[in-house]
Amino acid sequence: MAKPTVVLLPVWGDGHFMPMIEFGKRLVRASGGAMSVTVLLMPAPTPQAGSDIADHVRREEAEAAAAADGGGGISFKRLPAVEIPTDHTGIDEFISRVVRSHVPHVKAAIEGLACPAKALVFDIFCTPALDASRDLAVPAYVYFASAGATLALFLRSPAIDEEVAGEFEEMDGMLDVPGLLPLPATSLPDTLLDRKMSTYEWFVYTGRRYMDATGFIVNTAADLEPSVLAAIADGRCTGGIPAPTVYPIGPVLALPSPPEQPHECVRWLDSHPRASVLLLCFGSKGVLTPTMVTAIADGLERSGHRFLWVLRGPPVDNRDGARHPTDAALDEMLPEGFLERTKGRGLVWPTRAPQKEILAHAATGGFVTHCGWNSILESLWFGVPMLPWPLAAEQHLNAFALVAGMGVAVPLKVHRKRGNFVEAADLEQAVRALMGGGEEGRKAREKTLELKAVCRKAVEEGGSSRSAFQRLYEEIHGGGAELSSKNESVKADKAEGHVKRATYAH
Ligand SMILES: COc1cc(-c2[o+]c3cc(O)cc([O-])c3cc2O[C@@H]2O[C@H](CO)[C@H](O)[C@H](O)[C@H]2O)cc(OC)c1O
Ligand SMILES: O=c1ccn([C@@H]2O[C@H](COP(=O)(O)OP(=O)(O)O)[C@@H](O)[C@H]2O)c(=O)[nH]1
Repeated sequence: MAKPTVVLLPVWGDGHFMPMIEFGKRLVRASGGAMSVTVLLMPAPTPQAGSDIADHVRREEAEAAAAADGGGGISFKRLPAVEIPTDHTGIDEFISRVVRSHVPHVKAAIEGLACPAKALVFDIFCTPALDASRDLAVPAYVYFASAGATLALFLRSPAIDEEVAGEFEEMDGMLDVPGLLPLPATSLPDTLLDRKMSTYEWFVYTGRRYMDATGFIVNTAADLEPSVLAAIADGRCTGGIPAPTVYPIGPVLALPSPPEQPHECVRWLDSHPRASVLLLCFGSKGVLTPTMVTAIADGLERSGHRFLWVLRGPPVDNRDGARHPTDAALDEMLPEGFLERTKGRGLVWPTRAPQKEILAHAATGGFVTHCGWNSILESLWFGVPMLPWPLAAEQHLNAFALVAGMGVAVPLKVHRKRGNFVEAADLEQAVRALMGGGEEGRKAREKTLELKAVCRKAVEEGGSSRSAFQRLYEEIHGGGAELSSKNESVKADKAEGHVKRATYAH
């Protein structure tokens, strides 16, 4: 009989696709080849996203083909194209509409598999795929590539929606998300800031539908976010109703061995003292406005510190609501004379850089990050304290957790109402605080080293993430997973109709 398979449904985007593939590879390894992984590929919506995914898939297929067992572990199945929405209000609505159109294809693909599907694991945007899992009676897990804090907010959002009248930004006081410090509305994801937008409805709908999942596989570690994970487990984020089990299995980081010939950025770092260089990198979609670029250049120049700045050019393809950067024309983007004046102590890199290798380098001593969760985990993994400059999505919430919760970052004043602008003087001051040897930077560095140890311990033999992964694997492999609808009666009894049936137009 064909070996059973776990079906993955990732979305495109670096911070989403690769962590999920990495998780799939771990499942295959854990099963010793007794289980396979089938990745369902939704066609990417833009040529750039398409070519990124095609590159990843080619690499994985080549690796699988070269494997000793002939590569039966991980395979990719392409789903048919669907109509791409052009009238969406942003990336979250765009993705959820695309996924909704794919539900019949997901169902048909699972039904057409030559081997039994043990579980369906889907991205945070793929909630509509819960319908396919229910119809086919296959347990469904959410692969949550962001922080436990964001998961708590999703789960709490249906109740907050009822508790707070008017826009969150206009309310007095803070929001209560159990397990987190009182949360200012200014730290909420963009999606929640305008109730009139359909993306707001999407967020609350998602939070509600998550209760129908079998479990959450979260790229975090139990000791990295202990209080929020405990609050979810105790049902405190869901009004006393038990939430699906959380499996904190992280940090899941793809850490390939460094290339034989080090990247130019890494070679440049070789010539600088230990912990002296500040990295600035804004993720795979980080695009800065011309005024931001000028402010950064001024702030860095005035700070006098060493820096490696990954600066990308304006996007060309915006069809999916995300902003995919291009290679930067540095002479056109930077203030005149900046490169000459900072020569020797600064490098501006105009295209994608090997962020993990840079963070791993001893010369890197600080990181101005857009607060994508993968970047945060990578920074902690290599023990590099941060300056948070959130730009979109849930990044403001991550920034809040970094500064107020974990203490691994020095705050940076980001003007959210001015398009996340930072004044040059504020950047200069924050860079000095982080890199200049003062008390604030020292504390953040010390705390970062503590959490570096926590991250590494979690994934060691016997560590909490290893154990969580093992429990998850046994549940999936042993067939002990509850179907998503199995909890329904308990939830309905407890909620006495409080949990509304989820309906959402997209
Ligand atoms: C897949 O492509 C994109 C995803 C996001 C995005 O949007 C988003 C919106 C929310 O209301 C809540 C979220 O949690 C959320 C998350 C999210 O993806 C996260 O992206 C972060 C960086 O942007 C980081 O990588 C996290 O790890 C992801 O989980 C947004 C986006 O463009 C702005 C995308 O293209
Ligand atoms: O120039 C770059 C920009 C990004 N990344 C990697 O892309 C991922 C970005 O994920 P994150 O969640 O931080 O943010 P997103 O790109 O999804 O906004 C991380 O693994 C980074 O190391 C990289 O290697 N080089």
